[in-house]
Amino acid sequence: MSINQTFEEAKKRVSDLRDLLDKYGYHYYVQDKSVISDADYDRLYKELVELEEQFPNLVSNDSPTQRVGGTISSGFEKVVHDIPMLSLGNAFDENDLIEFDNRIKKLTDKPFSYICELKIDGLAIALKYKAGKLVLAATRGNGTIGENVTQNIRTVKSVPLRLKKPYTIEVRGECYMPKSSFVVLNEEREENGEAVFANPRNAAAGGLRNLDAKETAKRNLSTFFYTVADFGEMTANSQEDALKELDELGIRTNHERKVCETIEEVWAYIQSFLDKRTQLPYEIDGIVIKVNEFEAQGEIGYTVKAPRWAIAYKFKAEEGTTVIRDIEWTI
Ligand SMILES: NC(=O)c1cc2c(=O)c3cc(F)ccc3oc2nc1N
Repeated sequence: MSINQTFEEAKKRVSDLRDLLDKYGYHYYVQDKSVISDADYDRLYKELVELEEQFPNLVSNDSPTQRVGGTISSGFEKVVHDIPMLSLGNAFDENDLIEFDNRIKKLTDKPFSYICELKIDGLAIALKYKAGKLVLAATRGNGTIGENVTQNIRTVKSVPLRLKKPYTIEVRGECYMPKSSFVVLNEEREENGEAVFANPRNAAAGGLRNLDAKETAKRNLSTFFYTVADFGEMTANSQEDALKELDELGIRTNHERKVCETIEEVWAYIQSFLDKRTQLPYEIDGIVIKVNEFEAQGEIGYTVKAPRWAIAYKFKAEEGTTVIRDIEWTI
C-alpha cells in the first residue's frame, strides 16, 4: 500500500479512536458509569498511542494521549480574570436564610425560584474553551488574578479537552479530591515519612498547584462545574438550564441539586443533607442557594465582593473521622 493510503487510513482510525476514547472517558469520568471494560479501554488507548508514534503529525493536543505533559514548570504564570471570581456571603442558621429571602423579595418584583447546590469543598478554578477546545485553566487566586494551571488541569480526567459542541465559553467550578483518594494519599505519605494533608481540600490544592503535572496526574483529582462566566453560544436563561447545558457539553456538574419555590423548601433540602453529607464520596462544607432565573439575578445584582442573589449556608465543622493507618482520629 502507498504511504499516503496508509496515512489516510491512520488518520481515519486516529479520529475514530479519539471519538471512542472521549465517549468512554465521558461516561466513566464525568457520569461515573463504566460502559467498557478497563482492558478494552486500554487496548484502544494503546492503539492510539502507537498510531500517533507512527504518524507524529497526527498528534493534536486534544488527544486523550496528550493529557500529561512532560515539562516541569518553573512557576505559574499569572492570569487576569476578565470577570472577577467573587466569593459567596454566608448563612449559619434558618434566620439568616429568612433574612436573605426577605432581601431578595425587596430587590426584585419578578417571579423567581431558588436552586440549591452542594457546596463542594475544593479549589475554585476557571476554564476557557475556544471553539470547543480547552485553552486555559486558572485558579481563583485573589479573585482578579489567578495562576495558570492549564497543564495540571489537563491531567484531570473529568475535564474534557474538547467539548461535545465547538462552543467558546468560560466555566467555573471546583477541583476536589475524592475522600477515598485522600485517605490513600495520606497513608502513602505517612509511609514515606512525609507530612500528611489535613483535609482533601489542601491535598487538592497541593496536587493542582504542583509544578510537575505528572504529580497532579497521580492525585486522582476531579471537578464539578457550577457557573458560566462567558456564555458564548449557550442559551440558558436559568441556573438550572445552564447546568443541563453544561451536562450536554460534556462538562461535569453535581446532580445533587434541587429547584425550590420557597425558602422553607430550601431549609428542608439543607436538613436532608445534614446526615447524607458523611455518605458522599467528596467533602462539602454547605449548600449554595441561588436565585434560579438569570433575569432576576441581573436585577438583584452584586455587592463589590459577592452576588446578592446567592448565599452559602455553612454546615458546622464535620464530626468526620480520618483514618490514618490504624488510628482513628475524630477531627
Ligand atoms: N463550592 C461550590 O460548590 C460552589 C461555589 C460557588 C461560588 O463560589 C460562586 C461564586 C459566585 F460569585 C457566584 C456563584 C457561585 O456559585 C457557586 N456554586 C457552588 N456550587
